[in-house]
Amino acid sequence: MANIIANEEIIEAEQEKTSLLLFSNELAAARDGHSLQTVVTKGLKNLLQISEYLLSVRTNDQNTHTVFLHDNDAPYANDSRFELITNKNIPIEEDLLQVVFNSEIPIRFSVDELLVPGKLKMESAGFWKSVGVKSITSISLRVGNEVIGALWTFNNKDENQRLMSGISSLIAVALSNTLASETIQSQFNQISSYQQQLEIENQYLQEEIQITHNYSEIVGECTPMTKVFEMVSQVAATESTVLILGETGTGKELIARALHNSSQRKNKVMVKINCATLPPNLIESELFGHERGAFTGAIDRRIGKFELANNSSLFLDEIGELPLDLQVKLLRALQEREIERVGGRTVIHVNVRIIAATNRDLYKEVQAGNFRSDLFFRLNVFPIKLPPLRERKEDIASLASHFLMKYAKNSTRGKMSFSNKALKQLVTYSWPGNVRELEHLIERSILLAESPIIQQVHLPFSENGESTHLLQQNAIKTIDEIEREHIMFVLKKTNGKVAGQGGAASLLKIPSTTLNSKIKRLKIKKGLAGI
Ligand SMILES: Nc1ncnc2c1ncn2[C@@H]1O[C@H](COP(=O)(O)OP(=O)(O)OP(=O)(O)O)[C@@H](O)[C@H]1O
Repeated sequence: MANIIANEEIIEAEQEKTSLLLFSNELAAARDGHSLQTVVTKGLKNLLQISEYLLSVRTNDQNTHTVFLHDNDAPYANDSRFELITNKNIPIEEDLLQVVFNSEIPIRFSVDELLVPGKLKMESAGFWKSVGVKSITSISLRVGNEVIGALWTFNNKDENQRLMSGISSLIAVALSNTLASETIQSQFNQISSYQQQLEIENQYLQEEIQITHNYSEIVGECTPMTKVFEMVSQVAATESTVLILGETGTGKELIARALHNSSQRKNKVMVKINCATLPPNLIESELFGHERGAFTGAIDRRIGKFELANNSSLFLDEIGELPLDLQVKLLRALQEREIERVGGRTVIHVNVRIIAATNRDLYKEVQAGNFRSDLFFRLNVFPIKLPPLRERKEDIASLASHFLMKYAKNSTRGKMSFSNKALKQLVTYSWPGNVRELEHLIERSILLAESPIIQQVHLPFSENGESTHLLQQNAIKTIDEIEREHIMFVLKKTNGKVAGQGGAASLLKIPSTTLNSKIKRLKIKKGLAGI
């Protein structure tokens, strides 16, 4: 009889060894929390016939421990109270944990006893009792001398301490490897996200260098502009949000750049977003970025302008065009200084200085219900209003000379100047497109000038004398397009007459043969010129 029992024990020990070996092989292959969970769940079922367990780990601060994984099929897995337990960081000083961590063998607790006042206490004991757990058997998970966590099994009837110790040693090594590999993975992700941010920043910087001219020279000596410069220097060094107001082409972006360049953030590039040029469905991702798969077409994770502008300034141009639903999100970002990428769950802290600009009357937009009042008050901390050019006529001559120098530099004409007549024309015009319109007109006049002195400028008057091309100011035209338009404009004035006195050639001060060949080359037809 004794022989039979001994024999059975040998067979059982052999089977145990084989199962442990298999378990150990499977554990060795687990690289992340998910695969570890699958292997542990299966292993505990096979080896201990238990289906409910928890694995807890010490957190990085070493003072608390938290649930790392559990059996997803447990009947209470979706219970909100259980969720609370799994999300909690429990202080290591808790008596019960000390008992588990200080022991190398499994310890069994009766849930009823854990509920008796004055005895060993476990905060979640009430929950375990309510879901039918009568006993909890726990063993510390050790790698060398270090306790890295604990294995908690429920209603475990197995008395085989040796087997449970063996299992816990195997799980401890696998858990430690998984934690290390997850840390490496998260550091790797962090590095690649920094790398991606750097690449985007670099690309942005290069684009900005191409579009940013020398903005150190802002022309303006009139009283309203002097006031603007004073305000810029008052506010630049602070962290205040600035709202720049003014009609189109008055220099709002120029002032925004000057402000950024005089601030403490000047060593980082100012990031710009134009709320009017982006389709509404793209603005959110442009502002806040998106996670991979957040929406159709989001094939990669992308950081938004807010993140790009971290520790720098974000210039929100045409803020009045921002759709209402995004105004809410922007307000939250400004208030909390935190953003979430589209489709993302983590909150990202950002340190961004906001400079906004608009050519709309935002107060009126608020009254019309197109702009949120709370966002308006948030932005309107320090408004700077730029005067329209018609209200700073004293600056027109110096602005015109400034642009003449800028554009004549690239032409072969050498030093150029304006005739008194041309200057008078510039000063009396109403400039609905403001400085931008003046700049374009000077550029065009240089191209069309026949001598170093610009005798007259061709202002865009329609039949009734009003400006006609305000809306076209933003379009970049080729020289041929400008030349074609201008020739058509002059032909219209001369009723199609090209040569002779009062003809287009003499107005344009070019030989009629030259004009005719231009008309042919630029495919100007009589009908097209409106003649
Ligand atoms: N005071 C100035 N001195 C020199 N150049 C100026 C001045 N103001 C504006 N400009 C030039 O006029 C053009 C238009 O300026 P900017 O883009 O800053 O205007 P804006 O008010 O932002 O226009 P929009 O409302 O259409 O965006 C730019 O090329 C800018 O360099």
